[in-house]
Amino acid sequence: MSPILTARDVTKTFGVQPALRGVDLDLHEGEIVAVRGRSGCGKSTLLHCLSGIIRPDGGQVHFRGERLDDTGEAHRSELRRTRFGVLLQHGHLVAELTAAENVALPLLLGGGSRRAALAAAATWLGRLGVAEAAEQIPGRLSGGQSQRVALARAMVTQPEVLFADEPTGALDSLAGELVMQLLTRVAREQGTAVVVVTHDATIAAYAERELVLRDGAVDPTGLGVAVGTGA
Ligand SMILES: Nc1ncnc2c1ncn2[C@@H]1O[C@H](COP(=O)(O)OP(=O)(O)OP(=O)(O)O)[C@@H](O)[C@H]1O
Repeated sequence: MSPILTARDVTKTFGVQPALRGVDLDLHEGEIVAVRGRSGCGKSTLLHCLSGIIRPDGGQVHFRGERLDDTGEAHRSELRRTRFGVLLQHGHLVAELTAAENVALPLLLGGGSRRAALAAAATWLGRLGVAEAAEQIPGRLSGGQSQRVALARAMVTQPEVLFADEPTGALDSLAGELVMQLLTRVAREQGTAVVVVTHDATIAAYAERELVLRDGAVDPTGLGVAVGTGA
């Protein structure tokens, strides 16, 4: 089976600082891949290049055979709205909207009716165990509830790929594991492929495969640290 998303020799430099140095990745349908490594090794930059948030300086990114890295921002943002889901560390819910309205938002932006969008939002909030939060504004939710609402919003369009950047980074370990269990369960149920950035090995263990970065390159040892000779 051919991969749905590929990165080939992707490079990105900010100023004089190389953030990515020739990264390759194949993501297959329904596969969950963790991108791990120390702070500053390029994990978020890779996620941004894969999801089309930024364009790499070199190399290529393809989604279902279509080249992403040289297409314009309008098309890339359309892809993110319709075929990708994005989940960030703090969820970034809209403070003035209820949880249900937050989850309905991607469907409303896509031209769906308010009634259908809110019905889908209620279904997703139920699936993620936060039905009771539907009418609350984000300020009234716990960190774990907020991330589950944000996950519902990322999944409501039934994306083909979910990009998650430190989705449990702001949570204590118990709440973080619950979010990760739910994320992997719904992704598998929907057949959604996932790229999850984390520095936490416990969270990475939920993935089927790990890509470890070190100084912007894939670390073939998978350790993410310089291995001395001991000499
Ligand atoms: N917009 C930017 N402008 C300048 N430098 C940047 C920018 N984004 C990232 N960098 C730099 O690129 C390198 C990789 O950053 P990146 O955020 O991808 O690492 P990371 O592994 O996700 O780190 P963390 O785990 O701390 O989030 C770092 O040196 C960072 O300072």
